Amino acid sequence: MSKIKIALIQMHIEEDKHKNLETANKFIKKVASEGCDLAILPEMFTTPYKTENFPLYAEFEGDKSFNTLSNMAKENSIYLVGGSIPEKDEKNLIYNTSYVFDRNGQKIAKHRKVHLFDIDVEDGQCFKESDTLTAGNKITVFDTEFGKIGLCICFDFRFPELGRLMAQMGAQIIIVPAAFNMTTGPAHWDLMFRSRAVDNQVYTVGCAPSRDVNGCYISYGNSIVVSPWGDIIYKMDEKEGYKIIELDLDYVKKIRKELPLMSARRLDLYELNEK
Ligand SMILES: NC(=O)CC(=O)C(=O)O
Repeated sequence: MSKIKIALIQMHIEEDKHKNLETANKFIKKVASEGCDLAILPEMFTTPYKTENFPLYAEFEGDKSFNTLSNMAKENSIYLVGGSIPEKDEKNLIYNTSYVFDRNGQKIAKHRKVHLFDIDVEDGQCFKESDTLTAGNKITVFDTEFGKIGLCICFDFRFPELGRLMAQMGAQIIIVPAAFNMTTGPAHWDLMFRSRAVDNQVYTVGCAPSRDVNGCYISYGNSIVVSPWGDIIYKMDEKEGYKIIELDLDYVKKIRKELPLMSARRLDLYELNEK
C-alpha cells in the first residue's frame, strides 16, 4: 500500500491528566471516523511541559495512559503514535517516552528521547530536561503495512545523524512528537523539518501542542508535514485543531530514483553506523 493517511492532533494541554487523555480520545475518534490510518499526538501531551511536573505525572508502562492509548488505537482500528508521556522505570528513573500501537492496540514501538532538551538562550528560552529526566539509548524505526517509519522526540531531531540513521534503517517517514517554543520555533522549526526531509528523502512530520500564551512553556504549535522534496505540504497555525494528510510513498521512491543520494554517498570516505 503506497498511500497512508496521517492525522496531526495539535491539542491544548491542561494541568489535569485525565482531561488531556479525554481530549486525545475525542480527537482520535474524529480522525478515525474521517479515515485516517495513523494518528499522532504531541510531545508530553498528558502534562504541561515543565520539568517539575515530569516526576508527578510519570507512569509505568502498562499504567493508565499506556492502556488508554492502546484502547484508543484498538477501538478505532488505527495506528497511534502516542505523542510522549513521562515514563518511570523500576529504578524510578523518568524518561520522555513515545509509545506506538498498531490497529489491534498492540505496542509495536517505544522511543525514549535520546537527546535531553537542555538549553539556555540569552533573553529567550531556558529549559533543563536533565533536571528530572534520563535519556534513552535506542534508535527507533517501526514497521507497518505501509512501510517503515522512524520516530524520535523533538530535540532528538536537531541531530542530523539520527535522521540519517533512521533513513539508513529503511524509514520513509520520520514522525516527531515535539514542542518547540517561541524562541526556537520561529527560528528553526520549518528549517529543521525541511532539512531532514531533503537530506534523507523522507516525509517529515512534526506534531506539537497548541499555543497557550498563559502556559508555563509556550508551544510554537505549527504542526507540520514536509515532502521528500522539501516542500511544506501542510502547516497548522498556533491554535488547537487537527489535520489529516495523505502521504504517497511512491513519491519517496520517485525522488530517490531521480536524485540517488543514498547510493552516491562516498562510504569509502565516511560512514555512519548504529552502535
Ligand atoms: N522541546 C524540545 O525538546 C526541543 C525544542 O523545543 C527545541 O529544540 O527548540
